[in-house]
Amino acid sequence: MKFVDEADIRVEAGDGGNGTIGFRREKYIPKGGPDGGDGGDGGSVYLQADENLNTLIDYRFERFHRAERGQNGQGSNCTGRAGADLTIKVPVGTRATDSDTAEVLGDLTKHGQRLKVAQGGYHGLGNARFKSSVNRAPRQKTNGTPGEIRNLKLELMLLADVGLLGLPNAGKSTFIRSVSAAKPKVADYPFTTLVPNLGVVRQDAQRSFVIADIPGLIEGAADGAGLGIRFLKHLERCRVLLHLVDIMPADGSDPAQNAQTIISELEQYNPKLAAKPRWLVFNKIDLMLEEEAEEVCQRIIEALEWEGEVFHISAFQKINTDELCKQVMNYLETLPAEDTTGEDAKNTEFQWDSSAHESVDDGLDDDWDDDDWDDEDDDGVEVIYRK
Ligand SMILES: Nc1nc2c(ncn2[C@@H]2O[C@H](COP(=O)(O)OP(=O)(O)OP(=O)(O)O)[C@@H](O)[C@H]2O)c(=O)[nH]1
Ligand SMILES: [Mg+2]
Repeated sequence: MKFVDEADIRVEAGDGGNGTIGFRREKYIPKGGPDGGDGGDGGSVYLQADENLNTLIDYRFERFHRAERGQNGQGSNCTGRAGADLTIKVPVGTRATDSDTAEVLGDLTKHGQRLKVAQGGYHGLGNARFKSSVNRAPRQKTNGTPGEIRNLKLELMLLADVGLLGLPNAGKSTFIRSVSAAKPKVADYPFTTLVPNLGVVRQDAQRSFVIADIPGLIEGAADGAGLGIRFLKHLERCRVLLHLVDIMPADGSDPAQNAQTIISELEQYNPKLAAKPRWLVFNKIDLMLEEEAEEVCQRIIEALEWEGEVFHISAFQKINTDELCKQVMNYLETLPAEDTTGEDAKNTEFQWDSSAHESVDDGLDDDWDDDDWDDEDDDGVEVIYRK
């Protein structure tokens, strides 16, 4: 089974251009000084979130991405041109992980957000930099440092506000379909044939939220049973989870036990996910008399020692489904806006081998400005990647 929301790519930043050795040669100027220019910095590789994309499928076929190398320096103190950066566009919600170290480099959660994933190499120094009172004709130069190379795993997390959880047959798909056919308009959004569906529940012109319907979980899901954890990760960004419990399972199993199974799987998979706001939604209340249903639900609540929100619905007959959506909308509006300026939005820090530069620091002229090394101006970045 393939999922289009994962892709492995390799990114290669450009190497820094080498410094060069040169001497000024002009008529009437004998013994002109050293004038070998520095190389240019190599281009870096960036990921950039783009709301016009919604899958990573292109990157399954286009795996290698390389930024430009910095040009070598030239005589007459000419500095080599810096290599152009490479910007790779990915759908909003993509997470980038270094496949070799399993380090999460960052999440791209907002349109336009950029993340540096491979640092371009620094430029080498020309021989003009090595001029000193004791060595007026230096024959030293340094080469540019190599650009960083990384193997990346890109994963697309669905950005849904609400995630549906439950055993198979709990009625999750029925629920998302029912709220789509009901008054609050839902635009069905098939992610792919095999991965979860997203539905937009529209309360009115300005107010809507997105629900993710994922395949049911079964016991052992956290260890990979059934469709396993591949789908659970889609719930990581949800702001509230609706746990649907079938109060009258056709297989005669105990609904309280079933509900407990889901909660245990959630805790095993990721305690952070288990700690998310979660509402208990008893489904299929149409199958029982009201008092009977109330009794079953009460028993489940006690068995789980549940103290959170509780709803009774029939997804099939659309009983209380509108009310549930209304409550979800109200709840989401009480939550603070998502923080997109936090850690995630920043560039990743890189381990950088600067030994090549340190070794030449001593011989530098006074007018050499050390800060030039860190001069990273992202504003003028040239986008050379096209989808
Ligand atoms: N009577 C009744 N049947 C329901 C209700 N909700 C769902 N069902 C039935 O339960 C069965 C399973 O519903 P689905 O919506 O496919 O369940 P699901 O949770 O999406 O299941 P998976 O996708 O396998 O995880 C279907 O036969 C539905 O018709 C309900 O409120 N009342
Ligand atoms: Mg389903």
